[in-house]
Amino acid sequence: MNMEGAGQNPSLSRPLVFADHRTQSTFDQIPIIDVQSIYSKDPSVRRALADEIRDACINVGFFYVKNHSIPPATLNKTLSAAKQFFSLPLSSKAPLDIHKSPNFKGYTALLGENTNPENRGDLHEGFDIGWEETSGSTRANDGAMTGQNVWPEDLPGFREDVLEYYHAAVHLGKALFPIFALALDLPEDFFDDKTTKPAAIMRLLYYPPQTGNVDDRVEGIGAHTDYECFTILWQDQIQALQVLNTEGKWIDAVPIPGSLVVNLGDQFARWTNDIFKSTVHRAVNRSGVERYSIPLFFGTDYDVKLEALPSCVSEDRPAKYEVVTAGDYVKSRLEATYAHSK
Ligand SMILES: O=C(O)CCC(=O)C(=O)O
Ligand SMILES: [Fe+2]
Repeated sequence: MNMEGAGQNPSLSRPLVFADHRTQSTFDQIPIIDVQSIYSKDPSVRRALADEIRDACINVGFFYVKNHSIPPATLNKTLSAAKQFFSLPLSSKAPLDIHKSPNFKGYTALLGENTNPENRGDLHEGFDIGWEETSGSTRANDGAMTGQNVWPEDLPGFREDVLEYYHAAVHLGKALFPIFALALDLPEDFFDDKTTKPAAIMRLLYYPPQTGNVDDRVEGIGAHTDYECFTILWQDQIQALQVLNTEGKWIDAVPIPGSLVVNLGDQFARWTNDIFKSTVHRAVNRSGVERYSIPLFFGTDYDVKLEALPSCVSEDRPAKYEVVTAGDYVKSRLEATYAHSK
């Protein structure tokens, strides 16, 4: 194999700088990947899965995962909790407003967020939480993102149900990190010391239907990229999510029962100097009925520096991004998203 361009990483067998050549192609479909083998003890099985994921990361930035092992009952409980929460009167939700939190936890009202600066606000309500043990302890020392979750007082069982899915999704995310490392031809444990205290933000999202005369600058969630390494998204069966391909065409991420969507975010784009794609997406709910989704954004620990991997940098392809810590980066992106409703 031609090792030229392998950068400063002598152990790299397939120089990732060359992988970029394949990204001239576009995509019309989002691949479906069976992730049952993430827990396999057989290295060749894990390598095969990593190769499939590598392809999706380089060419699409999105893939569905099936056989992800999160029990449907866990999901259903969280979905019911979300439905109950969003149907509360505004007077019960407003005290939890995200603007009152030092670290962007709590409730986002309709039009409270504006992910696409060209738009007038996003037509969804949201509820954001970060890491919390079921026993109640949270962490100190999360740098820019330090702070507590806030919970509604008048919904018994809500916190427990939401945390059950949160922990299940974090477990899946922890199992995916070694596969992403393999996909980058890194040792499988590369991210272990960078994900010691999961920096994972989960959101419950509610999208009312947009009917009648629709203002094109009000979308469920405007065109954006995600901020962390990757997102694990549960969506209900209502079509709304769309992904922008390299020809500028919106591709529907059609809901597939039992699957989750995984998409890469800007932290991975920074680690890989844009070889892994953080693909633009949006959600527009013109179905006539309500829609719910639950993204979990999984990044590295907030004190970790986001720095391009040597294998993704070469003389022809210098590092594109300045080095920042994950916490400062996520916080700055959240500040921009919520600035318009301050
Ligand atoms: O609701 C969805 O399908 C997408 C949500 C999303 O893109 C986000 O919250 O970043
Ligand atoms: Fe997103």
